[in-house]
Amino acid sequence: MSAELIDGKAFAADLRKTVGRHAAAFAQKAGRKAGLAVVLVGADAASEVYVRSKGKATIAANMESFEHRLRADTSEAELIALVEKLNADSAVDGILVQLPLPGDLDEQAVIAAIDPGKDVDGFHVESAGRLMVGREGFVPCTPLGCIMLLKDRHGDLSGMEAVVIGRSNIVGKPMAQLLLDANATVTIAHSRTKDLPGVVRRADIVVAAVGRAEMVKADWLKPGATVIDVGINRLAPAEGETKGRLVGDVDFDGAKEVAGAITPVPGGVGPMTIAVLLRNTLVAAHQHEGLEPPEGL
Ligand SMILES: Nc1nc2c(c(=O)[nH]1)N[C@@H](CN(C=O)c1ccc(C(=O)N[C@@H](CCC(=O)O)C(=O)O)cc1)CN2
Ligand SMILES: [Mg+2]
Repeated sequence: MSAELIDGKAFAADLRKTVGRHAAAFAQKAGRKAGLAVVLVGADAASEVYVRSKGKATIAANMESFEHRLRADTSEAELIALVEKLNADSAVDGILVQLPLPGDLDEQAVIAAIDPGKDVDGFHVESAGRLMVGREGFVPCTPLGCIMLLKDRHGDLSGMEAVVIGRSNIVGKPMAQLLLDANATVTIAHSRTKDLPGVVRRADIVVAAVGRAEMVKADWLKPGATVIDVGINRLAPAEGETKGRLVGDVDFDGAKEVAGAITPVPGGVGPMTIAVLLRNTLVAAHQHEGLEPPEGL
């Protein structure tokens, strides 16, 4: 292996500790803990795991966790009514509706009901617009976690060639904007991109967020490139396994021989998502109390 491993799990653990310290100080000053409400609709197994992890991490970081579990057949009106109740609750600083939503529930309509001042996932159109025009607002947790890892490794990203593979509203588009804000030269590639390997080969920074297991191959990479793998894909179980292996969107075994640095899956980007969520929640809490958020958070 020639690539350095980017240890997102360790970075996330440090960030969570830092948030926890600042959250304790916040509770002292404000006379209450910062609060995060998480709404889970239905019983998707992966979502259950993430929601449980978020609750535990919130409590461990000296904040209050409010979990709301709704039946899979909950109507959009019922779900929006709950969001509105949480908007009005002064103990709640951040609101998160776990995605994907089951059935025909309209994710955009539900997210639009969240008070942008409590939109700690950064999924509201107002948050997306603020990011786009360079105004303060909440940035989606996964791409913000990725840019933290990149800045930690490179310091200045100015003038670097970055290719983001994937154009989702949650990862690809905000990721590209954050790289642009850091003065990288950014290309967004996607399923219709012609000569994707050729495009990726130009990149000093590759962010893979397509949701296709091990799609990005070693010979697509410029030697020494930094590879951020956002994918979390469960392979079919091999013989003798009960659960398939978890892999990213990058063929890790090949890529690690060519890349300069790479995030593993698991233990790379994934843990950053929850750490940044706590960070965003604490920032929201400071804003709600008219306090300046801690520097450097
Ligand atoms: N409302 C939201 N919904 C979803 C988000 C989100 O940010 N907000 N992101 C994903 C799921 N997600 C958090 O919700 C999430 C995904 C993965 C991880 C993580 O730490 N993964 C581990 C591996 C976990 C495993 O073993 O299965 C890793 O990569 O190391 C955390 C959070 C979709 N929905
Ligand atoms: Mg759906």
